[in-house]
Amino acid sequence: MLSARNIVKSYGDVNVLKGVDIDVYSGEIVSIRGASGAGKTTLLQIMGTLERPDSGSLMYGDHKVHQLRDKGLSNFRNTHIGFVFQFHHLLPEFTALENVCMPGFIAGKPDSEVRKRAGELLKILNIHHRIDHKPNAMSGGEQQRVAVARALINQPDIVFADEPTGNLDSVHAEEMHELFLRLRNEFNQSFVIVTHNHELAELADRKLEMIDGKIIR
Ligand SMILES: Nc1ncnc2c1ncn2[C@@H]1O[C@H](COP(=O)(O)OP(=O)(O)OP(=O)(O)O)[C@@H](O)[C@H]1O
Repeated sequence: MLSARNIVKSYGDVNVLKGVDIDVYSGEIVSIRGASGAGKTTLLQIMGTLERPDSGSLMYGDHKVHQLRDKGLSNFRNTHIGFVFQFHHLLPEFTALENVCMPGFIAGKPDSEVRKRAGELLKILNIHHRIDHKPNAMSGGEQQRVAVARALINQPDIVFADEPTGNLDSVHAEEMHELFLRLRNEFNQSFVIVTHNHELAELADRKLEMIDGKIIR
């Protein structure tokens, strides 16, 4: 599904990624652990096409994503990739439903189709009773589930999650773990998750560790 080869990235004279190879297969959860500054977020952002590598290749199936120009890249990102961050980044002035719909509208999908799928996702994620609530009227765990629904609206190939439970208490973090597993089991959804959370890292199908700009296992 995703194949990255020899990814190199520097910021100024800091060599953050020193030739990373990584593959992600359909329907698997991959976790990435490592010390602060090892380059995890940078790698996630490059795999998610939010950043460009200095060199190396990034393929999604047959798509040579590293060759796309800015417009093509943002179109690709919007339709193939989902993101969940530590802080949910929901838009405060919009309801849960509207937040979930947003990437679908941006992708130019028909309104009714997007709203229908958003409603279904909110049901699956057990948050349907909050459909008309704005983010500040929901708990942290609820907001993060809305953020997961938003990440899934365009049926992405892969969801990239950067410390998705970093801002949650242990009960809500546990709920989030179960949710990732359920989405993998029922919908064959692939996830790449950067996390310091031991339990979350352990439930992955493949557990990778980064040290100093390289994946060591
Ligand atoms: N936009 C940027 N400009 C300059 N330096 C950056 C930038 N982004 C990251 N870095 C540097 O790259 C290195 C790796 O950062 P990165 O965020 O990828 O690490 P990380 O493993 O995710 O760390 P953490 O666990 O603390 O989030 C750090 O030294 C960081 O300061």
